[in-house]
Amino acid sequence: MLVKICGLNTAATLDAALAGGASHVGFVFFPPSPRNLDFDTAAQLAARVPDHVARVGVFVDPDDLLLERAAPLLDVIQLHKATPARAAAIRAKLGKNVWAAVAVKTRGDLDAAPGFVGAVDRLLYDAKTPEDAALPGGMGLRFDWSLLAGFRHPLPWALSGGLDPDNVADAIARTRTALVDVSSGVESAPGVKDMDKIARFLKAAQS
Ligand SMILES: O=C(O)c1ccccc1NCC(=O)[C@H](O)[C@H](O)COP(=O)(O)O
Repeated sequence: MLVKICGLNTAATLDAALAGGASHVGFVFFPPSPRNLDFDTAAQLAARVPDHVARVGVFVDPDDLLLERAAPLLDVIQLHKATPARAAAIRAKLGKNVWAAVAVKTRGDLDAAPGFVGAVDRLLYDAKTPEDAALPGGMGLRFDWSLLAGFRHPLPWALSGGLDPDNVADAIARTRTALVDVSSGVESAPGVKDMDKIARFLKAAQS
């Protein structure tokens, strides 16, 4: 089972994710987020990550300058609110693995998925946040997992949105996902990761 712990912003909580067996760790580059990292902190955290764990940078419609500064620290570029054309251009320019978030509330939202074929390496199905929400992700919102039933996934994919230590095993059993992603569900407050919850989440996902 692959598990991404997202929004890590301290060495202690990053180490908890690594110790628990996370396959991916997420670093947020989006100033409105309580999990946003400056480049110095991101570099310090990225240096702690062993080669077998993927460092995922989370971006919302990023400009080229931000991507160029952050990319050397990262293995994967995760894009929110990106068109397939922009995602493909970023992938071609940086030569990195690129993921696109697909915001899901209704079955119709999944229609966006095939458009990313040839543009990205993986889709991240995440809960759609309200139009006026401060963030397009990391809000602890969940979508109806049954929307994925029978869907022909055009690319490798991950499940995200509102997962926590108590529901992740059920989410995996119902969706048969190979990769789960969590942020709020392993926090004690927005932007404050909880080492015990990280450990519990990883254990539950791997069980
Ligand atoms: O986490 C953030 O602050 C964030 C900000 C802007 C865009 C995306 C963001 N997070 C993306 C993620 O990959 C989260 O892990 C994902 O949305 C799930 O979050 P949660 O529902 O809180 O577990």
